[in-house]
Amino acid sequence: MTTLEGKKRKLPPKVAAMLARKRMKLQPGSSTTPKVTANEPRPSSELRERGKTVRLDQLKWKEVELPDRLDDYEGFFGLEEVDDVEIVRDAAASTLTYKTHTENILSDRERQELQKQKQKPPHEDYEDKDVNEESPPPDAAGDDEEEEEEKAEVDNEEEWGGFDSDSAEDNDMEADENTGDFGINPFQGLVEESLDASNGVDVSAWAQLQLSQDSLASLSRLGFAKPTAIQELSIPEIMAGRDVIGKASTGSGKTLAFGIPIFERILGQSTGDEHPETETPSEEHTPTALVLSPTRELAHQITKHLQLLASGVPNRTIRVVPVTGGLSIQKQRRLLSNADIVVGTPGRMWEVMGDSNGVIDQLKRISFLVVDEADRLLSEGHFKEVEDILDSLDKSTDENETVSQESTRQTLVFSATFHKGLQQRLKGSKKRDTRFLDPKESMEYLIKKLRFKEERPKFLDANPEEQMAENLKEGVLECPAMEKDLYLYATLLLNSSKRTIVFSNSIHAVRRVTASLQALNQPAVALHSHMPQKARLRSLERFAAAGANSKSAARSILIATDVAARGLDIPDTETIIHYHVPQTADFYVHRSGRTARAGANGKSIMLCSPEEVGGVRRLIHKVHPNSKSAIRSLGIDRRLVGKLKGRLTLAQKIANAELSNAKEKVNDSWVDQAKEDLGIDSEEERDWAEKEGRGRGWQKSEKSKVGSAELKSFRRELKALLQTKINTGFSERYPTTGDMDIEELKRGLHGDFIGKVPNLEWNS
Ligand SMILES: Nc1ncnc2c1ncn2[C@@H]1O[C@H](COP(=O)(O)OP(=O)(O)OP(=O)(O)O)[C@@H](O)[C@H]1O
Repeated sequence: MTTLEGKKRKLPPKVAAMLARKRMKLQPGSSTTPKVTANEPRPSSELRERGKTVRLDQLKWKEVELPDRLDDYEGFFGLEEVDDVEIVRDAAASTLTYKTHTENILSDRERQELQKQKQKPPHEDYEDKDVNEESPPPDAAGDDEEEEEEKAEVDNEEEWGGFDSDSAEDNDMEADENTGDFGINPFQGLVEESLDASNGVDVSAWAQLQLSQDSLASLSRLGFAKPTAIQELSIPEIMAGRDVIGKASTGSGKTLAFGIPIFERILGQSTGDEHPETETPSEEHTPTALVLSPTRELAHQITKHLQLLASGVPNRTIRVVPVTGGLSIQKQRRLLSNADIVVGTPGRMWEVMGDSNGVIDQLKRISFLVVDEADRLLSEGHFKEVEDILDSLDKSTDENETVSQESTRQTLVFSATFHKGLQQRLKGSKKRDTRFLDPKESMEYLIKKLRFKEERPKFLDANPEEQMAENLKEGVLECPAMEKDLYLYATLLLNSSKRTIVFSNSIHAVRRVTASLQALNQPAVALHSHMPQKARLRSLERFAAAGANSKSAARSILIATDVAARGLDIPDTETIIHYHVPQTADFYVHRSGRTARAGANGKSIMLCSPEEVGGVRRLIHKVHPNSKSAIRSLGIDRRLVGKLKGRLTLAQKIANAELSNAKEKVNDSWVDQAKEDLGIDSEEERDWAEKEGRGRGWQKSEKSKVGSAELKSFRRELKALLQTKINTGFSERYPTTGDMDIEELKRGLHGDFIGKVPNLEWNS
């Protein structure tokens, strides 16, 4: 247990009891029975003599019961326990065996049920309540690079645990617990829409790729009539055994570009008569592929996508297993034992690999290593973990060598964006550079570390000219810096999109904007890395559920940091709004790529204050170096915007009050916790505990506290305003003159924008 100021930290009684119980169980070499239940005492000698020898996966594991709120004890989520097991260590053979009584052993039928459970998509885990309810364990930090960045950018004020999770989300969760409904599946839309269209489309256009009947049957069921450009380019190369680096615009089907050849390999190796019910995990089993993904959401989405393809294969069960933070590590370890494809985030993968050599040995034999969203994954945030993973995969079994002689696996690297210099080098148009350690070149360093089989992997670029999706419309909406919220609200009202994602550069803004929009009755949900994993998935699920049934809102809005910028594929996401101008051109590409996917239409709108013009200018330079009219200036009826001001001001007051009151609540609970931890209970010592708390980043802000009477009156006032129709009168467009001159903007002749497009509906 950690200590604070030399004093032992006191755990809440429920957690302490749990730990005490846990310590008593499964103590290797212990001479006593690990735990003896009260009603059925079994001395260890009895177990030793009469108990049956079992494997760990034959035991009836039970989930450890946890307190309702765990604060910073999240690492215990997802623990499983088993009673009455004797662990016998054979020191000579360095082995452990487990003995237990028959009631503790799974019957064949129960094992089959469990096997079936293992086949379930990852989000169904939540129905079993086997879920990390709160934050990811501290040692899983770094799991998402975005999280690291965001953590750095969050000031102390923000470290109060999150409005989403501490109030609204938790209440909801409780309600769900009562009804027993824990199902979370943000990618359900992907499944249903794909399968709906799937009474079998003609897949003759895939013929040239010479896929197996099983793969074709599955593609037909999914309704994918023909391969996308990147699939057409990369599938034959990968099937021919080549290492591939693939670049293609967002939403162009890169997942199946590597997924289909992996399936082909698995199907080729399979005898065709495997049945999951009778298969037992084997230490000899080797996954065919390891896919590394930069974010948890993306890892789950890739898993879902591949599971969907697998579900259409008639004769073979292909197991796709996610290994990410925020979910039970024990469960993931068990699922790994018979996985065909492992999809993991680097942090959790390394954790799982680090504590068991068996996993490393299994993964050393993989046929494919896939690095998805490679530029992100291989940049600083994940650098160390990815490097460690690669080093372990390549470590020689011969003690005299540090690295095994040659790599037999194929390495597949995909992204929509790659650093330009690297692209040139990959294409062979520039001489290879050996000066690797410039940060911008870290990708190249790791590309080298990837140990491709070939000297020069095949570089395939499906969109050499244009990196934005084909049917994406892009615009800029100028607004004063202090009125971004107002212009965002107006844009949302004027824009009839079913699903809109609003991207912000800071977690604080995500919280604030979400709370304001919710006060304005907008169907807004938040997503950022300081939310517990379950709340993150729930937000995505709510966002994706819009219009799905009569109960869900017809439209939905996700307010997110860049943790949602990569890879997410939510159908009917029609508009992206950049509340803050993205920090890099690549972020702009990936954020905007959440719409206009798989040939659909979409819009990307940047809210731009005068201070941000320089950034927008640089961004346009990079993203559209050759196009004069790729980004248009948007006009908006400013009188109408002005009429929304009263509503917005009240909504902001409500949001600020809610946020600061929630923070206050957390502060108080922190002080209580600190007092308990430090073993103090007098009021005089409260100040000291508070100071300790501050040292850990907690801030108390008395001045922003708003009384409940005042809050109620704000709410009443806003309700009345929202019921009053706004008289739009005649339309007065943003007073600008002529189309925005992108060339002029790029040359920087003017400090601000000039131009117009009459309205937000892009119909001019
Ligand atoms: N051949 C196909 N025909 C039609 N739709 C397809 C095809 N292949 C994939 N899709 C669909 O296209 C969408 C985007 O695919 P995917 O998520 O793999 O894109 P991506 O290129 O990885 O995007 P990003 O760069 O944003 O991660 C998915 O909904 C997927 O189901």
